[in-house]
Amino acid sequence: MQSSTEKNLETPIFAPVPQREADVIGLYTCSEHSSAENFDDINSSNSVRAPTPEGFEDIHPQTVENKDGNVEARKILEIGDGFLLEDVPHLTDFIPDLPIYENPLQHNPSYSAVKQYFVDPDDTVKQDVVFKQGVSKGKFFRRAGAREKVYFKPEDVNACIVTCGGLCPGMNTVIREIVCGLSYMYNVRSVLGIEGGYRGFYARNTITLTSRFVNDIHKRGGTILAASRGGHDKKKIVDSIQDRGINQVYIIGGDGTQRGASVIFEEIQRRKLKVSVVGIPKTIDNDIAVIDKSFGFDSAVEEAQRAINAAHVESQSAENGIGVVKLMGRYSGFIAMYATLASRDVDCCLIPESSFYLEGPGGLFQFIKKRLKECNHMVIVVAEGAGQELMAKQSLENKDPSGNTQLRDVGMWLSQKIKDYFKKKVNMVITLKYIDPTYMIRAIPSNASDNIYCSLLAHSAVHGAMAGFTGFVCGPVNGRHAYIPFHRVINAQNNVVTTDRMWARLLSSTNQPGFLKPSKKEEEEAIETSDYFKSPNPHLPFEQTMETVNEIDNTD
Ligand SMILES: Nc1ncnc2c1ncn2[C@@H]1O[C@H](COP(=O)(O)OP(=O)(O)OP(=O)(O)O)[C@@H](O)[C@H]1O
Ligand SMILES: O=P(O)(O)OC[C@H]1O[C@](O)(CO)[C@@H](O)[C@@H]1O
Ligand SMILES: [Mg+2]
Repeated sequence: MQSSTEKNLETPIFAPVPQREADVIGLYTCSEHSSAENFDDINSSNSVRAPTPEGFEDIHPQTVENKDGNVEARKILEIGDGFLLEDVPHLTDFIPDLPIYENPLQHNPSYSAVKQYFVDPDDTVKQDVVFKQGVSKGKFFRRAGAREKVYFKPEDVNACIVTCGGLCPGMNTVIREIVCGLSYMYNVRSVLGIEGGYRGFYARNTITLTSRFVNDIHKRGGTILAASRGGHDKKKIVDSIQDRGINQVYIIGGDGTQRGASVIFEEIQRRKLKVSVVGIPKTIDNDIAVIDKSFGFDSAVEEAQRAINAAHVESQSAENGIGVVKLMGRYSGFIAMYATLASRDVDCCLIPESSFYLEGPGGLFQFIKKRLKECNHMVIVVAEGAGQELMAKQSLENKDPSGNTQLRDVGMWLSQKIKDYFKKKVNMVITLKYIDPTYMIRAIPSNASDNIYCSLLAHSAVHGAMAGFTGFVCGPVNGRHAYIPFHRVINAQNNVVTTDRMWARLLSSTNQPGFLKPSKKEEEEAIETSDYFKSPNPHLPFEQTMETVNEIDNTD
């Protein structure tokens, strides 16, 4: 029997009144890597008008098979004047007659006083806030936040949380805030922790997460649930979700994890299960596309200052002292760039996006020699993915269990090369200290601002799942939290744009050269030996990473 607050969609309780006229212009069915820059890309013949409880007139998503054989669904709507809403899936897309309920937050003393606490169903977040006169189009995402109506009764929710990939400051805070958000805001009592990443769904027992159990965990680094790489088995994972009666899945992880989450979502949709799948983007490298930045990044940049300071002290206290600090950043040098800019003690910053060379005019060795003559000491920050093409004598074949290329240790290699050069070629005494704080940085708890950010992320995730959205990641876009479809974050990567203002600021702060012309010999060696730079991220085609690079201009 239906409760007094329980209604069926057949009895509409939402006035289907978009305040703006929302024209459905069709479904985006292009190939995996294309983008709906203009309306010609969009197949308008498939449009179906149907009112939804979420404000906009909607279309039912059409599934398309991408070249990996995975099925993807995309919903794109014109919301007037050439603006596109890149919408996220909803449970009602594949289970039409779901009951809806009043949001219990209406009666929550902390929240009910807030004027307009519930997000207007028409609210969207614009991807590009810089307005260029005469250009009147843009992409929007659904604004995150609590909705007036929800698709789960609190007592029916059986949520789970899993953490995958490498560690990152703030993972425990996100876990804590999902558990507490579900409990305090929605009176949800059943939250399971899946231990050890994706394989934990089928290879480990679950642990019960209560607000009391997670109360202090944000003060600890790492993840109380443990994480892992590899082990993604779609069938086993979705079987486990189904067998355990889980109906909300919160997946905390990086680009690989979100690819895995997207596959899980597609399978859940195929089986027509009432299960919301929500991704919470995590990566210390800050390489997730679309969102402003990933949690843990600020904490990492702050902690990196300690290593840079130590390198500075060591280098200042020796004759021709050189401090080399390696920081994380597999394909994206954001930590190195921001840590360098914050410190002001760094003389040279090397990142994967900007190739460099060692010998010859304009090379790194010449710059070091000059700087030592001028100042008697220097600090070099190198991101772990920098210079890989110089080191590789054959293609990089070692992979981790997730299929990520295992990088060579550029810090050790570079330090040795510098020592050899000054000893054998210049006969100059130098004192070089190499500091690798990478795992020490990754293991710290998140700082205050990351803690707040993690809380907002977790609450956005909880509100989205309760409102019946699924197949999305949440994150800030221009400072406003939004729901972003999986395909936007798994087919692109956030990289440092070396033609952007922020990198120019870095060059101006360090005074390092642009290392633009490799010597003939090294150029030949690099071409001969490197598959790496054909595509910096083997999960993405080269053109895709370059497209991403050209798209992003967010470093004001
Ligand atoms: N294309 C994919 N399809 C399904 N599962 C995937 C895919 N790529 C990665 N995964 C799974 O996602 C999990 C995490 O992936 P990965 O090790 O690449 O870390 P990540 O999420 O990218 O995090 P980070 O790189 O920030 O440490 C692993 O369990 C892996 O098996
Ligand atoms: O050694 P692990 O745990 O496999 O992870 C290392 C990788 O994880 C990251 O921290 C995040 O992707 C990278 O910067 C780094 O290359
Ligand atoms: Mg990754």
